Amino acid sequence: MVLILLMIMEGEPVNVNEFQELARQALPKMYYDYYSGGAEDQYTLKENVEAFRRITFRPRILVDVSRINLSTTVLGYKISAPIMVAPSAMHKLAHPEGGIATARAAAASNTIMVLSSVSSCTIEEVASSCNAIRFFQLYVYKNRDVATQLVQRVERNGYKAIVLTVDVPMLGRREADIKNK
Ligand SMILES: Cc1cc2nc3c(=O)[nH]c(=O)nc-3n(C[C@H](O)[C@H](O)[C@H](O)COP(=O)(O)O)c2cc1C
Repeated sequence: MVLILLMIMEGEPVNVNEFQELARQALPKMYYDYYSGGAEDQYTLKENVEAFRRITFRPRILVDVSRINLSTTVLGYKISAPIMVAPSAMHKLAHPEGGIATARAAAASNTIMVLSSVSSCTIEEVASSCNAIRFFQLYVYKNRDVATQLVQRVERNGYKAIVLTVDVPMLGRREADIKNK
């Protein structure tokens, strides 16, 4: 499906907006709305985009650019550039390989895969599918035993850090998802 759409676009997508358009065409509306939508009137979603637009690069001229190195470290782990895969839920809605494929892409890009607590692939599947440096995003559920067991599983499977979510006392009211139910 994606290959056909690439041909329609006459050439490979060259930026995130073009990838988003391909996703809109390829995915069932319900899944596209889930991935692309935000909560309530989506002010925060828009502001996230605007905030990045306000950041501009300061040009530095007449400097040696023959050796450019964007690599950095996160908690002591070296990555190729200051970009990581943020935790996001249920990648299998978009592709049968789900988070396993995402983790492989992270490994190929020499960056860190942060696996979501609500991934559609298990902690073990993602761990055994590639050698990406892996962190695990944790929601602390009311039943603390669930969190304990998750932490034990991620430790056993070589995940290097817990990305602790502290700002979701309740889920956002996502209006598109309510309509698509
Ligand atoms: C479809 C979708 C699913 C997400 N699922 C999770 C999740 O399971 N756990 C989590 O901690 N954050 C989740 N997030 C939040 C992202 O990790 C990220 O913090 C958020 O999208 C803000 O970054 P952005 O402005 O680059 O999109 C999700 C975001 C999206 C768009």
